[in-house]
Amino acid sequence: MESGYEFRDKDGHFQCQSILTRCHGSLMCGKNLVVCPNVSSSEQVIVIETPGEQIMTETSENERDIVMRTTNEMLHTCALNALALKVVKRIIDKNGNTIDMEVNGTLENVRQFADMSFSDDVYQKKSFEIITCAFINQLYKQSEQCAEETCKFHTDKQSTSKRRRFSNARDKIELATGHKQLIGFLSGAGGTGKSHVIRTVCLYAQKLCQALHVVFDKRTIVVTALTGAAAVSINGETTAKAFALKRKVQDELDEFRNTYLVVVDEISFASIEDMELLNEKMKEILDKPLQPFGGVPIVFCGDFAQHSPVGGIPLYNEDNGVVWRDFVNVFMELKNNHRFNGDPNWGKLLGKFRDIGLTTDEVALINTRVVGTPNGPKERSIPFDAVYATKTNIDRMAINDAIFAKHLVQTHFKVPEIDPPMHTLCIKAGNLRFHVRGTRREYRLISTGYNLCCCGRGSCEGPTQKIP
Ligand SMILES: Nc1ncnc2c1ncn2[C@@H]1O[C@H](COP(=O)(O)OP(=O)(O)OP(=O)(O)O)[C@@H](O)[C@H]1O
Repeated sequence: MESGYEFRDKDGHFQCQSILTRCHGSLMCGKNLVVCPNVSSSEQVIVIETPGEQIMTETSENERDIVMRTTNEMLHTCALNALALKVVKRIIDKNGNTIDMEVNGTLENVRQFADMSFSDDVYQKKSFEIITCAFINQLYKQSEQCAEETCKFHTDKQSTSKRRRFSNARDKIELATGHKQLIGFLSGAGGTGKSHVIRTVCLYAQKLCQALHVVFDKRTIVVTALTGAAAVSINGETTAKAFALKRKVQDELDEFRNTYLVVVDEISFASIEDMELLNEKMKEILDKPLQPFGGVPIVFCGDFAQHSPVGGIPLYNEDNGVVWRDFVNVFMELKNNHRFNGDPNWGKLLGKFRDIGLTTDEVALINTRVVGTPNGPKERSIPFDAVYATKTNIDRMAINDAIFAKHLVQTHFKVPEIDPPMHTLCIKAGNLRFHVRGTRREYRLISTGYNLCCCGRGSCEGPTQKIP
């Protein structure tokens, strides 16, 4: 069974199948459930009483939602007790070796995980510890709330000692957060490993949720960035999209019920107005109007020596930036640059460029590395996955065109008898018809009815929906 739990009634009759498989319309919860993990440990058996009005037998959207909420709350409750369970997870360390690592949500365990993931970078380790503890603390806090609201625990000796053990572990985690909502700023020059810390936090959190049989999805830790490009690079979404910064809050009200951490990357792009808006929207979405950012731990990542907001006042402007100045309560700075491990001198030079500027000799040294100059690197030595920075979109498009032309030469034959490779999308110009609909301009493929290109106000999103 997928979830690792079975739901049985008091007499041991099977009640509920595959809790985590949300689509099952026949999800049913009985009263006085006995929740038995699939592991062979009788210690893990607990009794939960569910409020009668939440028991559903069939499947309207609304009802299913209530059932899912109930089961989620139970899962949280299970999580409290599952702490005693030693869960060993396989992870890959920095040298690529596979090792077994127990993930159990205690402070000692978080530190052990940090030691293994960041070797000798103390700044990364400490930042990881602070952020991860904030996540765990929020998870436990919400679990306990759910447990108090919906469930009653056995008060026998064994259960009591288990709860005491959990309380001790939980207290240590809370102490590590300083008993407050984390509103942190993770700073450091480009390459010091900010994204790496966030990725490792997500990895730990995901493994912990798996171990505790708590759902981990894209709303458990909401990873966002101020710009689209940065959002893609951290596998997240834009802050504006996640928190409805440019529209009215709608579906979001339900989505963030089980959010335990929010990350906002490239914070140097945010203006004071952006930050105020984010604060207000998060309060609204999380339904906590009196708590900053809706009461959820939040970490802003970035480097104020990088880009500043377009047309707005930067956050570090102390006279106006009340939300930033007054709310941020933990400052974490990473100081070791890992991006230039293979060329430390180059890294040192760029570090100096960021902090104090360069001498003319240093500028001359950089100029010796300009591609295409007589003594500089040759064009053929540019790696195929190099990232280009250009000043204008025209330059960007010229580079993309050239890369595409090179790709065609390498992968396509000029002879029409030889088919192009499988990944090729063939568009015959004669089959396209150009349409203008309002502000949208698009090409429609006559034979299939597919839109090939939807262009509006300068943006082009490529193939989109089928025209009926
Ligand atoms: N402790 C570490 N050990 C080895 N490599 C690391 C470590 N931390 C980070 N790295 C590597 O260093 C590179 C830069 O890290 P990362 O992208 O996280 O930096 P960043 O601070 O987020 O940079 P930017 O501000 O440019 O986004 C990555 O290739 C990452 O895998």
